[in-house]
Amino acid sequence: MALTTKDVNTLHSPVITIKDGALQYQQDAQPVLAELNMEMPAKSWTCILGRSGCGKTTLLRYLANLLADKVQWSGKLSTSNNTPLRTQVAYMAQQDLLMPWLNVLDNVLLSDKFSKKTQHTPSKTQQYEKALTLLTEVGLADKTQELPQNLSGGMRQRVALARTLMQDKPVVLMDEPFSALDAVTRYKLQNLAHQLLKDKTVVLITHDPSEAIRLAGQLYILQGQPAVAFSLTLPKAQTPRELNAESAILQQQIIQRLEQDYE
Ligand SMILES: Nc1ncnc2c1ncn2[C@@H]1O[C@H](COP(=O)(O)OP(=O)(O)OP(=O)(O)O)[C@@H](O)[C@H]1O
Repeated sequence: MALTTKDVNTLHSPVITIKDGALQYQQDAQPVLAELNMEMPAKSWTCILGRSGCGKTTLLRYLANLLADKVQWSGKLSTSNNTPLRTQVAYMAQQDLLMPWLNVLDNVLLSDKFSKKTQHTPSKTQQYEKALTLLTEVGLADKTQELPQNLSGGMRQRVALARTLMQDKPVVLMDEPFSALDAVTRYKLQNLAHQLLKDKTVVLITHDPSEAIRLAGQLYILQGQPAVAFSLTLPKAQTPRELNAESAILQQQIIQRLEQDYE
């Protein structure tokens, strides 16, 4: 029997809290991030904006435990389910990072090949069915045997989304996953990701204020040097929000705040 989206999203997603966080690369004289106080709610998207080079990817990579020996961190990073964050994250990058020699289905199955096997690890047949279900959900049921080079950018990011969901982690960290797509493809993929990741704690880095306003349950701007996090108040409407007059005002506020970093 094929697994449903509900089956693959059963893990309990945590609230992630940072208190007085500061981060510095080992070889640098100055910290990149300082006095960080952030709350990333469960079952919601936290969107992070900020000028190029302010430390967004650094923060995301630190949360994904990809910087362990390269940086010094001080402050508190905690999860509401008291499980180390590093064991709970899936990471989705700007580039799809698909293996060019593997077809779409095998690319999605690849994420499970490297994960630690436990007594709860699904059988090969179950994993195969799950991958097919996810590819159907992202609208690629007829592309399972294609190589990535034969897909459009939007299709490749949908494969990357299916691969991220395959990992079945409660926290999904996304670094500008939609930025290279045309406006309509981006809009559709935002909606799809919003629907499929609705039970996760999602952290999204974006350069696009309107994307953040559409998707965010919590919105931060990283600003200054070292960067601190400013929280902005969002419209009450449910996500994904339609862009309207209220969001246009917020968009203007975001741009004004971002401009301060270029002065
Ligand atoms: N491995 C590294 N070692 C030392 N410094 C680094 C390293 N990676 C990034 N930096 C520095 O840390 C700062 C923040 O970089 P980061 O990539 O996090 O910025 P960003 O906000 O994600 O930028 P962009 O929006 O352009 O992707 C920059 O000054 C960068 O040069």
